[in-house]
Amino acid sequence: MRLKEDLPYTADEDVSEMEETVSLQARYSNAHQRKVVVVGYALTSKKTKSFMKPKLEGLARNKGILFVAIDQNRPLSDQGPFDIVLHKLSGKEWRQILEEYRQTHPEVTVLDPPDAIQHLHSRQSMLQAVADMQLSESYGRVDVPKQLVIKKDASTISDGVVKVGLNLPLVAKPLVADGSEKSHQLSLAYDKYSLQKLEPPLVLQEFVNHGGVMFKVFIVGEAIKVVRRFSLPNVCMREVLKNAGIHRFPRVSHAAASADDADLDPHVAELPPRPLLERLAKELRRRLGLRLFNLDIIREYGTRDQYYVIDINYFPGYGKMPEYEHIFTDFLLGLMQSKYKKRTTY
Ligand SMILES: Nc1ncnc2c1ncn2[C@@H]1O[C@H](COP(=O)(O)OP(=O)(O)OP(=O)(O)O)[C@@H](O)[C@H]1O
Ligand SMILES: O=P(O)(O)O[C@H]1[C@H](OP(=O)(O)O)[C@@H](OP(=O)(O)O)[C@@H](O)[C@@H](O)[C@@H]1OP(=O)(O)O
Ligand SMILES: [Mg+2]
Ligand SMILES: [Mg+2]
Repeated sequence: MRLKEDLPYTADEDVSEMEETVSLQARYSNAHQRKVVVVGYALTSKKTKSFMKPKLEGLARNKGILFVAIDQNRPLSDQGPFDIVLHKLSGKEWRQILEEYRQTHPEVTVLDPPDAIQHLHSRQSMLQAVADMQLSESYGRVDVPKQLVIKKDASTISDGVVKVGLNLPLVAKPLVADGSEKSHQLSLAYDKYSLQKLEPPLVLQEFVNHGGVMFKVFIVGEAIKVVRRFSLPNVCMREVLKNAGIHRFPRVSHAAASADDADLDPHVAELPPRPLLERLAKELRRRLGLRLFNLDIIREYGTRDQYYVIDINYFPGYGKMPEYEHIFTDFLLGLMQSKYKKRTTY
């Protein structure tokens, strides 16, 4: 497919960025006889709405990238040809289709491999990579909260909690984290007798006080963007003793809960050190085999450098990430460039 010159996108704010990328694109285009990068996407309608915004498509077009919706009712091989396939759909059938496509079309970059994504669909395996990691501690310690997985029998939960030595309160999270409404339904458990009311399969995680603010670290290939979001407030011992039962809580740290401009205690607001996030992101990219994800990280209240990763999401809400259009399009061009470089070095 050839680059169409007749589809200009003219937002003023993008002019300097465009100049910069034009040279990148010119080099790439010369090498490829001005070939357009065709990106097929298979996303849920919710994700398409939040991600495929006109500004993204317009900027992409000016950089020589064309987004094409994949028709799930037709064989993938009959569509395209694609240079890159972007996807976030669940289900075994879709995974199989993609796996087969990856094998028969090794020249296409599939973002990301279905097996690697599957790893994040269980809250049991999701944080394993962080737990296994031996990051140097020069910029802070990164751990995961102590947790217990309950697969079936709710009546055994309180014994399990005592045995493992989990401290109350506990955050109860559905084991499956597949992006469904249900997978985001969390609750706080204040006493061990009520734990039997929970519905397995689930993960029980120690609640870590963090001053009511968490950090969302968005990763797009090698690019990192971190934002502050409001989160659950600290829970003191007195409250634990005073409260009882299981309390469902709503989605506290969604995009509208931005704390970037809030007037906060500087000890709570301070972002995790950049070198720490860079090392963490690099190591997770390698261990998870993923390029598109975000992680939720909190700093234990009262400490300067004790961090906990509490959640990792595949293809998160990039549509609300500042400058995502630029970051994402540069990432896609970078992918094509490195692919081209690899081919020419043989
Ligand atoms: N171990 C913990 N200690 C303290 N607060 C926690 C803990 N785990 C979760 N939270 C709080 O609960 C919120 C939701 O938890 P989590 O991020 O695991 O859920 P999720 O549904 O997977 O979220 P997302 O929408 O990011 O996918 C967090 O943003 C944080 O405010
Ligand atoms: O709407 P938000 O900004 O909260 O984005 C959320 C995104 O919704 P979107 O699909 O509308 O983008 C969710 O997608 P599904 O898993 O439900 O498919 C999920 O990825 C959350 O982790 C995102 O929260 P984030 O971690 O990025 O803040
Ligand atoms: Mg989260
Ligand atoms: Mg999550």
